[in-house]
Amino acid sequence: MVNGKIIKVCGMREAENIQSLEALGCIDMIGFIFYPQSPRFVYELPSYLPAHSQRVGVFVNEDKQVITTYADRFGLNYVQLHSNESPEYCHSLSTHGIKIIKAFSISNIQDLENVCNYEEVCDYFLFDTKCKQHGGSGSQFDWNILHTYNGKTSFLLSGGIDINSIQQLKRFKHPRLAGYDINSRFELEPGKKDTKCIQEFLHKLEII
Ligand SMILES: O=C(O)c1ccccc1NCC(=O)[C@H](O)[C@H](O)COP(=O)(O)O
Repeated sequence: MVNGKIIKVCGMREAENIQSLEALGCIDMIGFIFYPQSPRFVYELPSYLPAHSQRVGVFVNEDKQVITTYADRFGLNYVQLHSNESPEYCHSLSTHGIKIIKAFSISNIQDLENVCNYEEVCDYFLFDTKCKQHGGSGSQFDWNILHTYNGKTSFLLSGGIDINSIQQLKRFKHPRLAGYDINSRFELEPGKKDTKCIQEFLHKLEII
């Protein structure tokens, strides 16, 4: 972690791309999408997996057995859950020794109402833009909504963050803000990230 904020890059699947991103030396988490409907779906095990960055597997209402199989195969440190997975479901996965990031889709204040039920069973929350494809929309939600969140669990800010978000990110303060999640706005094509653009973003954000 550099400058006290977690940087997560989500939606990768190519060995060389993963290697060059990790070589920046400041990417805390790299996300792999295991949701077959996503254009970033990981259909085969990359020949290189992150050795320093934490490995995060992203799932949408997936069967627990499937998740634990992926967790073993990819050596996942975290699973990120993107639909209406219950607190009990999160808890049962955490008993398998997997850390949990619960994603919440946000479009208004009401979307934060049941977040408190997940406090004891998740390591992080991820607040993302509500969209029909469950994630990777490239659109921002109104971050002011998060000022009504006063829970204990730290969160990653997500949804449509791009190179033009720098000033807005610097202005956005919250006692539970743990870091930033970036994805489709830094892509050359679905599942392939523009490392140079990410480097420029992190430089402007004064992370590197
Ligand atoms: O990226 C996807 O295709 C995706 C599909 C289904 C569930 C989650 C997905 N992505 C998870 C993420 O953590 C993304 O980084 C997050 O949704 C923000 O994406 P973006 O708005 O493109 O920055």
